[in-house]
Amino acid sequence: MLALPSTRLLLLFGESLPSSRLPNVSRKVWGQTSVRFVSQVNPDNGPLTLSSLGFKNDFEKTNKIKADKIERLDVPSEAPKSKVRGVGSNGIKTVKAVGVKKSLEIESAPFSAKSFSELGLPPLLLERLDTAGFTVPTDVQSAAVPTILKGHDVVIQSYTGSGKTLAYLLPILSEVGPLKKKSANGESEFEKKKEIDAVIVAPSRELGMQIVREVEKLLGPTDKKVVQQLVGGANRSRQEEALKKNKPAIVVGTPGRIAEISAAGKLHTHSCRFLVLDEVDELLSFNFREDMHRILEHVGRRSGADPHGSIAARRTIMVSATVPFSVIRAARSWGSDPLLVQAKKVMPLEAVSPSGPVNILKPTSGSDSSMRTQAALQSLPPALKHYHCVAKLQHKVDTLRRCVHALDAKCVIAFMNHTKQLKDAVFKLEARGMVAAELHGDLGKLARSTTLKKFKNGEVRVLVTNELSARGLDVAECDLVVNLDLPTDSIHYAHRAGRTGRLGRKGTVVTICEEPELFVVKKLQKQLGIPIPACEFTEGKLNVIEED
Ligand SMILES: Nc1ncnc2c1ncn2[C@@H]1O[C@H](COP(=O)(O)OP(=O)(O)OP(=O)(O)O)[C@@H](O)[C@H]1O
Repeated sequence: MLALPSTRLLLLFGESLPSSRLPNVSRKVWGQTSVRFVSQVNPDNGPLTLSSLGFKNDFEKTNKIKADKIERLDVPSEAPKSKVRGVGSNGIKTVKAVGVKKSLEIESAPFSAKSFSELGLPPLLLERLDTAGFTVPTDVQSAAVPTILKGHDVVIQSYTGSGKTLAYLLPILSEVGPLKKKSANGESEFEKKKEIDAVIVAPSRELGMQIVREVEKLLGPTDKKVVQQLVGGANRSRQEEALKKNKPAIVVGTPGRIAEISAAGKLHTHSCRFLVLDEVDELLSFNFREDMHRILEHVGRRSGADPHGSIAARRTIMVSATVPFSVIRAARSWGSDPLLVQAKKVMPLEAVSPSGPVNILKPTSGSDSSMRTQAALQSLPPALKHYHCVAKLQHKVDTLRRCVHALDAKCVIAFMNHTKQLKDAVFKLEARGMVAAELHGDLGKLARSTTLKKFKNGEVRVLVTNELSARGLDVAECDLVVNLDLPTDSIHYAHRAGRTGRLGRKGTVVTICEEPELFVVKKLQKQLGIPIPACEFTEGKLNVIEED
């Protein structure tokens, strides 16, 4: 039996911050602060160019990478060092790779590839990547694709919007479906069979459907049916009929629906070769426990490559921007000697100590909450700008409106903690002439997808939503994220913030809080290793406040 690790639903700050539990924060703090306007944020987001995406002009040579393979394991390449200093961090520590049990076959991983053709992908897939407009792999794709193609189980961790979806889809499509590598006799052997070859699990319908669209983009219109979505909220019998009729090689779905159809004997995944757990730390939560148990027990149980019928031949790929130690523990039991893949880094999971999966950590007591906190480091795109603004509860929505104007933001996601408040916020924004819409799990599937479509095509300027949209949602144009309520911890902050500034674009995150909540912002700064300076919106501009 596989043991699921304990849930990660512990709250760091408490959900509702009752006043009796708040520390004695002086009401005069604001008055005592000497306010000086030191800078104004330029709302110009600029064109999206390769260099703005962070792709270097000069790529390192692959043979050089061979030489410094192990040294790279402790290079905190993406840490925004100046920012860490800016908030008085205790400094950057490195954790050396230890206890490497087996030799790693990762010597040839091109960590900064110039093109997808360097990654060992089949010609047809390369053509489709080109047609879909993908020309240069991101760092995490350069590291993950060759590692998975070599047969390793992996945990992929890299900041939000860095292209983790393609990082696992490309190796799968190299071996599964119509774009896969030709066999030794030069023939492409793709033929429809009863069994599923790859199962991709995501915690929300929106994310599941987004992954399906990414696969379809590469498959092209004629082969679309090679992938099928099995998300909750949609008609189950129609999904079962489609499974029977289309015999897809890849299914993407939410845990509940996949487990349900599998339990009904209508999903044949015993010889499945890939199991992907996207947003794996979320999938570990208590809500998904039973469904995940079934999936892990059944998917890839009778893989053709393994005569003993064990799960060893199933490649397990676990993905998230935030990887707390609970995921490392789970990955060790779910996978077979998995590797941790980050942008420019591949290391054995054994090298990850309970003090955290990334190697820029401060030494800590090792408590569960501190491990979870550390998981949020390196989860944010370095180019994101973070601010906080103090406002009374009744003025928060108006502050949001002024913030949107000040930054001239075109595509805004505003997060609140309670579903019931969303409608009221939308009403207030619309009353002041700002087009807004609510998005939450209580809406039907159709309403959810219509709202998302309107937001993506610019008909809706402000999407007011809850935690449902915090993970995975990919709207390239989103230039501003606003926290109307504080997130429950730094991991939730990271995922919310990551909805903007995707793939190297500019993005701003503004947290609007009440004065007694300021200590939470301070904690977030410390835990995330980023400055979150105070700001005000006056005269139609964002003015940063420098505190003495
Ligand atoms: N090599 C590439 N070139 C251009 N665009 C890319 C490339 N790889 C991915 N993208 C695009 O970048 C966007 C972000 O990718 P993706 O959603 O996979 O990020 P992510 O790391 O999974 O983010 P999150 O952690 O928030 O889920 C997507 O729109 C995707 O199509």
